[in-house]
Amino acid sequence: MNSLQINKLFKCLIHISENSNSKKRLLSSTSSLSLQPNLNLNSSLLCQPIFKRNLFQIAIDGPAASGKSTTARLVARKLNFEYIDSGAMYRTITLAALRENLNPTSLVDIHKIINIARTSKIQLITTNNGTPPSAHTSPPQPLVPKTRVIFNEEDITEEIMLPEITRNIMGIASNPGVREAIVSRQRAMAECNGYNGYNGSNINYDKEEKEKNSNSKRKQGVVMDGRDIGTVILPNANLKFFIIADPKIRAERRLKELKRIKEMENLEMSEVLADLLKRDKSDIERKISPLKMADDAILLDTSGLSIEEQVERIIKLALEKMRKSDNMRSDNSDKHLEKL
Ligand SMILES: Nc1ncnc2c1ncn2[C@@H]1O[C@H](COP(=O)(O)OP(=O)(O)OP(=O)(O)O)[C@@H](O)[C@H]1O
Ligand SMILES: Nc1ccn([C@H]2C[C@H](O)[C@@H](COP(=O)(O)O)O2)c(=O)n1
Repeated sequence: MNSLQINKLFKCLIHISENSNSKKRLLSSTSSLSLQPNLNLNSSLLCQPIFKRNLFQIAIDGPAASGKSTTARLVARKLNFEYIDSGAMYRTITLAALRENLNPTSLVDIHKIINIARTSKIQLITTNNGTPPSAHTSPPQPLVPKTRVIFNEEDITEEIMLPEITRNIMGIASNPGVREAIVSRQRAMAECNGYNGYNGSNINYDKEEKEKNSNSKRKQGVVMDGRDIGTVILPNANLKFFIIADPKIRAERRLKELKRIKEMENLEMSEVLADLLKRDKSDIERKISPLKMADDAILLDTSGLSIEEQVERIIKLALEKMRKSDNMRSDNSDKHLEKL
């Protein structure tokens, strides 16, 4: 699929969305869940029932570099919600596989990779003190909260963003066994205040689970971004968004971001665009949990928006929905708004 075809696909998505009278916005009416017979949906095993509660869930999906994680982090900070970066988990498994020289196309190796996905300890820690976004526009953009990724006690935040990981992620993220393991963990996180301690026994992380769920740290909702959040991970999310942007604009934004890394100063726009299109194609065409807009998602094209504008649109809708929602009393929703 080339840039023009991808553009056409997104234009088609926008067209359908704009012409839809119902709140159900897009694409196939088949639930992705029914297409995933191998997925183990029993996440209740992973989150201890006493910690479970009805968090307000916001699902954000879309293609690479469309602005999902920037938006999700800022929305989560403003609403004082938990933020879960689902892509970071696939990146972590990819890094672990590369380090151990495991090849996802080998039957023996893929079992080892699935075992890593099931049993390793992955912690996503999002702090409010953020970094500036790549876009140096006027007026200045808000600082974006950063997520540190800890894999078996090692901080791998920077390493998982290297191009080598991005290049190798497709073979891992399209494997049904890996997805089954990650899907269960991500569902548990969304139900359990971001707690992600499952290592096959649930015993080792009790202390962290209790800590995360202590009254002072309780969050009332969760924002999760990825490719299959609205369709597979959180099919009943209170709000779903599908964020897109023109491929060339996405590539320009990503280029600015990558050029900040010393070794990538000479990176070319054409290289970044080609990489994005390749990833889009693989994410859209893979059989299991493909990138697809949920029927009840709201389409948001960020091509002409500032970061603040896209965040505000989501916050506005979230507050409206929260006011109506049984999950939360209306006076609570405003209380949790923090200054961007
Ligand atoms: N409205 C915007 N205007 C300018 N730059 C933006 C806008 N939204 C996001 N960006 C920038 O675009 C880049 C990509 O955004 P982000 O990382 O949020 O995308 P993403 O969809 O999460 O990507 P991926 O799926 O690859 O992780 C970042 O550098 C971000 O600062
Ligand atoms: N829910 C998800 C999230 C991510 N992936 C895969 C596909 C992406 O190309 C890759 C990296 O994600 P990013 O960090 O760029 O958001 O991980 C997925 O399959 N499902």
